[in-house]
Amino acid sequence: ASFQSGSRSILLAVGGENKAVVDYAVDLNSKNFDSVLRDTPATHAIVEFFASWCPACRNYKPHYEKVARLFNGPDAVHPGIVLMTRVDCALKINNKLCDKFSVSHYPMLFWGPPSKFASQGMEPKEEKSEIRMIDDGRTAEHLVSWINKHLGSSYGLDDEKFENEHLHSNTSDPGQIARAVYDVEEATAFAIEIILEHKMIKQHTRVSLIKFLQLLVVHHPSKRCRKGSAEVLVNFDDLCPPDMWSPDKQEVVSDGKGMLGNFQICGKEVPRGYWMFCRGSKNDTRGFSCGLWVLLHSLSVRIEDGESQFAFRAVCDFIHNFFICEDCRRHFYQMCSSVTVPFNTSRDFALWLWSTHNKVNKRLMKEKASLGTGDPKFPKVIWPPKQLCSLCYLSHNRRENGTSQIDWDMNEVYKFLTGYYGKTLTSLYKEKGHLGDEVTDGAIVDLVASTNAVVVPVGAALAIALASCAFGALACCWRSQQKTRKPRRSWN
Ligand SMILES: Cc1cc2nc3c(=O)[nH]c(=O)nc-3n(C[C@H](O)[C@H](O)[C@H](O)COP(=O)(O)OP(=O)(O)OC[C@H]3O[C@@H](n4cnc5c(N)ncnc54)[C@H](O)[C@@H]3O)c2cc1C
Repeated sequence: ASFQSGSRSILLAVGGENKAVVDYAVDLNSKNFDSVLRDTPATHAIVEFFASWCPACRNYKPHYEKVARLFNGPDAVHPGIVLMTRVDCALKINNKLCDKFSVSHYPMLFWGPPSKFASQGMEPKEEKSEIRMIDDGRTAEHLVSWINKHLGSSYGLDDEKFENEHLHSNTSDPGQIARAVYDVEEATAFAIEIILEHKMIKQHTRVSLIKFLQLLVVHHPSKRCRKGSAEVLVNFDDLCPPDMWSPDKQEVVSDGKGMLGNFQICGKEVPRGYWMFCRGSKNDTRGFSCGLWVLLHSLSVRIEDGESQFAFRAVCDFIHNFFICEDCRRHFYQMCSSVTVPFNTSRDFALWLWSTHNKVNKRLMKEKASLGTGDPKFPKVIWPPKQLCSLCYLSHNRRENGTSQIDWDMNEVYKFLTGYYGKTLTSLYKEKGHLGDEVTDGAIVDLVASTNAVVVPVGAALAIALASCAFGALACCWRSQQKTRKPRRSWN
């Protein structure tokens, strides 16, 4: 099979009806090699160079596939860790590629960070090269134990999906949040799917969606989601016409999801169908609700002071109108409604969201039966625990009745939140300058140029203006306007 770039196409190719006959390892060639390896969320890759005429390679294939089953495809037991691929050096198209990697025998396996494969190629003899040959992968058992040795893991060929023993609690390793940037993309795409599936865009909820999209356009940690959100916003009236759920429209658009259903807000590779940081030990735990929290926190540490009240309203209204869990949104909205003084600083909003999330955690710690979203392997804690941020704790007294009283150092908590959901969250992300305004604005300026700025539909423009009062017709210009504008109370 030949694959287009990116893991979405990989998932499609290995999933579906032909699963029994389709390979798990991804076929690469000189055309898709760089893009697949650059775009994968996996932290490691194996490339097998083989030749289709080579009998040893044919014998080796079932071994390689047995390992690939663990890591590749939508039913992977351990997704997002190792992308397993192969290149057929017997194909003329791959001659240069195989030469670049100095392939001296078949099959020959290399290991390394995917992006390093995708860059200039390797210098295998250089000691510092992060790409290395796998010297003992001659059977599935050997290959898995080679991987385990290098990752410090204990994967086994018999591992089954879910009831997953190998998950580490994310409270113990602060670096794990870096993987959450992919979950934030997943959650964004997933949220739109749910909204459409449940026909939640109504006359009275449109403005709320527009406001939330405005927030995403400027502050989503993923550049492609920022770009996609801007495209949705600019074309809002076409993608979500006020009568989008009327029976005549339903005939025109596919699967009842309207035009927006054909649009992938974070690009064609998302949703991928699996979670990384938010992966639960069971099929139906964590996932989306975890990804949504992470998205909200990562927005809260990116906004500017003048946007804090707007962001607060946008988040509260979004959850109220579009979060499918009835009890969750009701509780959350109660907490929103209890805020009486408008937020003036992004710090205040980020800390409010943090403490609100902790109130939910506290409630769920007590409630024996949560709404089924809880995961026994990820017990609720008051967050961040000391292992993640000891400086956040001024004092921590445990009472006799089992409860505890924590005195937080709010400055340290805020510092921690901005580091954790700001820089660390995007540290694996492969786009340069994703936190930098230049890139953000650059992408948006490109978009404005390509969509001819004045085309914002009247309805959407009106809604945007209504939603934010101070915004111009284009959310895309929002950021530059805000920089020269003092915080406005009219956003309340
Ligand atoms: C707005 C909202 C309201 C919800 N209300 C309910 C409800 O009423 N009842 C219910 O059963 N479920 C509710 N849920 C789901 C529930 O909160 C969890 O999302 C779900 O149980 C999965 O938990 P988790 O272990 O993945 O961690 P989550 O609580 O989803 O948190 C995700 C990650 O955020 C980090 N984190 C944890 N606490 C904080 C904090 N205070 N500040 C910053 N980061 C933190 C941790 O790394 C954690 O792994 C709600 C979800 C959302 C988004």
